[in-house]
Amino acid sequence: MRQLIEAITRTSNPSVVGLDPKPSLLPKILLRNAKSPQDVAQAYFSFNTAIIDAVYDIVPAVKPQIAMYESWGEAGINAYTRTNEYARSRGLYVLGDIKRGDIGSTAQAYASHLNGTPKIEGMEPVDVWHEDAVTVNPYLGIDGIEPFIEAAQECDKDIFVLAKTSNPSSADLQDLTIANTNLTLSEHVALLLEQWGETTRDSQYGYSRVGAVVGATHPVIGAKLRELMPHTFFLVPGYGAQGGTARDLRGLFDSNGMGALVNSSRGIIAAWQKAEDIPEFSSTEQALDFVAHYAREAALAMKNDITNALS
Ligand SMILES: O=c1ccn([C@@H]2O[C@H](COP(=O)(O)O)[C@@H](O)[C@H]2O)c(=O)[nH]1
Repeated sequence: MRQLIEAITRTSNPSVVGLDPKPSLLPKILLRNAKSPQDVAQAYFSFNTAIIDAVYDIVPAVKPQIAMYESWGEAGINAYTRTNEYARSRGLYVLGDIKRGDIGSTAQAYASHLNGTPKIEGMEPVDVWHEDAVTVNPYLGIDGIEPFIEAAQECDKDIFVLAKTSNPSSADLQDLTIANTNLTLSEHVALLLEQWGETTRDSQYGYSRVGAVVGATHPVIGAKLRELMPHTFFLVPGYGAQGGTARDLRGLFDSNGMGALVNSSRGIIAAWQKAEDIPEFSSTEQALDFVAHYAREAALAMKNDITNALS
């Protein structure tokens, strides 16, 4: 997590902007002439680059949600990888929200998100995804995770494993108590994550390469998980649009105010829709400037909100 921790320290900001474009979040003018997935993908890319340009100096990271891009097939995936590449070129840590998980041999293929295209004779692996970290689903156990840990270790990258997700029905499975223990499933996952990450701990910061996804919407559970996972960095979705507040975040950070990265997607990229006066845009440039302005304002407000809650 060294790269991420240093980016957070540089910006004094433990928050990440989620790049989750959808047609309803874009100014209509950007999709006015869209007739194909390629047109939409190009609009997404323009939207994302405007947001990245507006926030790259005040946030450490972006988190593109691959589902939003996959909905548009090949063109959408292309917009995803171009977005990642562009964000990195602006110095941002790119956390790909891909939530993969499968049997070991397939997980190894998914791990190419981190360590590049599979090795074949005469060809060097190519980093086609441009991600510094990805999210992973632990449901299949360690053999579904190990390829990601190995790839992360090989390439100085990280993973974030789902522990307690932010959605209301996360309780259906994650809050169940495991027979003959007094642990819930998310607590059991927490202990596994500490164990799985142990050999990858950073000597300076103490955090491993195996992070946990812990929703801001469950502050009491989140604080318990923080205690169970002293060496595990948290990715915290659920702030803003899902109802999580800065006060809910306190127990998710460590005693130094580190250890967590708080995500907001709609709260930042769609902040423009909450403006008092939304003009009739006469050009895409004007619309993108408007989006960018409100995204920066929202990102700064989020930073202040979290900083105040932690101080
Ligand atoms: O538990 C989880 C895991 C992932 N997410 C993702 O984070 C963003 C949240 O978007 P908002 O607009 O800020 O609500 C989105 O990409 C989710 O897929 C999550 O919300 N909860």
